Amino acid sequence: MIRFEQVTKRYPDGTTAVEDLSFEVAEGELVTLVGPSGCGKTTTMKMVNRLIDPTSGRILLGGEDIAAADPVELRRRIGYVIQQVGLFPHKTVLENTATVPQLIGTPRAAARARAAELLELVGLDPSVYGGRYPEELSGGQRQRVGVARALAADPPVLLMDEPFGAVDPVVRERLQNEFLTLQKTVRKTILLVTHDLEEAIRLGDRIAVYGTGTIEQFARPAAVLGSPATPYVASFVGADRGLKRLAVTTVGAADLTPADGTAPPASVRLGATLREALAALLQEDSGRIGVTDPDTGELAGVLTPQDVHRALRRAELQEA
Ligand SMILES: Nc1ncnc2c1ncn2[C@@H]1O[C@H](COP(=O)(O)OP(=O)(O)OP(=O)(O)O)[C@@H](O)[C@H]1O
Repeated sequence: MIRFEQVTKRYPDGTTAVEDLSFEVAEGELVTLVGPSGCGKTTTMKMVNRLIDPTSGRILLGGEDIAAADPVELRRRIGYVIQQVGLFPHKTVLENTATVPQLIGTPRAAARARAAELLELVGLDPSVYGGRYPEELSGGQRQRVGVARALAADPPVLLMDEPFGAVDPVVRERLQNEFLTLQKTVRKTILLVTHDLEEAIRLGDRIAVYGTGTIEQFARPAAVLGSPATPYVASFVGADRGLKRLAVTTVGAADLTPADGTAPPASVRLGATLREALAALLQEDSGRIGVTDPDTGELAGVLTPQDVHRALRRAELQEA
């Protein structure tokens, strides 16, 4: 869906922001770009909606070279969410969300109805928040309006630059989870820039780990954590990468110990992450928790610390 072919960007002062970048984002995939400040993430993203043009190489969107596209028309197909959100201060939440549909000629009533639907979708009741102005919202609520507004024109592609950067860690994690649920419904093709590895791991179907101006590894989160491609990636993901793997490994039926009749009081569902399972286990004096099948609601088995250990090992072998 988005394809970079040997893209280099050199700024007029001679700074090479990215060099010989080639990668592809599949339709409906969420790729996170992660790396230290100044490594070229934002430059990469802004080349997709032509806020910046590459010095050489080309970028294809749905097979079409974007260099030949009209930038204004191109940006209609690409939603853009930035950290500062950039809501219009003198417009209400509903008006902010309806801006793009109205710009592209959707009749006012239909645009507002669509905006209300989207606010609902991002967890803001339009009857409560629709009439407010941005300054009357919390940071997290503003962030949600930014996401709703970017989705309003139903663009197939979303670019998100540190979209959850401006809120505290607790709100941030909640927004990330909500966003993942939302993405399951809307299935946009997304490039998301972050400097936060945890966020990249939690959100990305695949992660591009940036060195300086180049991608050092482009792979699924578990593979980046399990088999870092270079010493640089290994040091970037850190010595605690084993712990981080807990967040990307899920509890499968094969990991469980058969239940012996008595259901432990605490439980998680099949498909929960090992991190969630471990958190539940640590709360539980008996050293075991139940695991339920989310489809039937029935107990599928129990999980012990040994099972968690085995599940981690299994995941490691699968990635190797
Ligand atoms: N307009 C510009 N002119 C010259 N150099 C620039 C320009 N914009 C960015 N750069 C440089 O290009 C490099 C990449 O910048 P970019 O903004 O893409 O990095 P980033 O990874 O997004 O960083 P951050 O996480 O700090 O936003 C940096 O060295 C930056 O100083």
